[in-house]
Amino acid sequence: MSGVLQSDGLSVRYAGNVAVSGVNIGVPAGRMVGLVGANGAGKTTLVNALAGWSRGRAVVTGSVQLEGRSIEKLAAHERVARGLTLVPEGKNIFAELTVDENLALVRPPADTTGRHLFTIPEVFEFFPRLAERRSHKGAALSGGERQMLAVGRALLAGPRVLMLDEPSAGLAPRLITDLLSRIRLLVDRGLPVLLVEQNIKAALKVVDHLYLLERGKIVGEGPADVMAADHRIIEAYLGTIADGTPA
Ligand SMILES: Nc1ncnc2c1ncn2[C@@H]1O[C@H](COP(=O)(O)OP(=O)(O)OP(=O)(O)O)[C@@H](O)[C@H]1O
Repeated sequence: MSGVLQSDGLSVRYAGNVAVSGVNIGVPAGRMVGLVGANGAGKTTLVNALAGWSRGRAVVTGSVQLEGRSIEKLAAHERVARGLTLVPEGKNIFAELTVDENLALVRPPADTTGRHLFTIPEVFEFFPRLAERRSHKGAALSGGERQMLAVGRALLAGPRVLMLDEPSAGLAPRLITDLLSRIRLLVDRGLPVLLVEQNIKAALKVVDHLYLLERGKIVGEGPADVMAADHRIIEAYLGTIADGTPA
């Protein structure tokens, strides 16, 4: 599958251990793509490699293309400037600053050609809850509100592709559905999204296409409805879902 964001043979090694191996994934224009897998499968390592980040001494090989241009040699901040934005697991907000201040600190990109620059009122339109909390400090926000703020900050950077690493982590099931459906609205407005999720049931409700990662390798992929019927997904993940209730 080719796309706005594309990896080819992407591998990541830590001191000889292969965490991600020969991964080819694509995020097409206007689509939401899910990347799912068990704990330790390599999901975070993979999106970090796409974003140009690494934890520890990672050796990254393979190619990454954004809108047809190779970006694998670019530093993380240069990839952000090109429009590849990652909201990492554990969020990316300033705890001591208010919602307004967190949003005001984001600098718009220098190169704005062909990209939609979200405004702060638009962020509040997508996440009305944030508007109600605009004078609250990051530290005083709930997990879901912090996640919305992290996504809001990412939107202000004018992403061409948005990557989200487990945005539902720590959220109650109702909040997960709410957050993911709001992110789906962004996709429907034209922003391609790569969503990393452990909660496969929630991911399947919003994504168009799903990749299954096991031990660093893509072992299955397909349209969401096809993958929902895949025996590996059903047996490993949908028998009981992440919130502990039967599927
Ligand atoms: N800095 C590091 N040094 C060495 N090994 C690492 C490092 N970071 C991750 N790994 C290893 O790489 C593998 C993939 O880890 P990763 O965090 O990418 O998995 P994940 O699918 O995101 O897991 P989770 O869902 O638990 O966050 C694991 O075996 C992990 O122990």
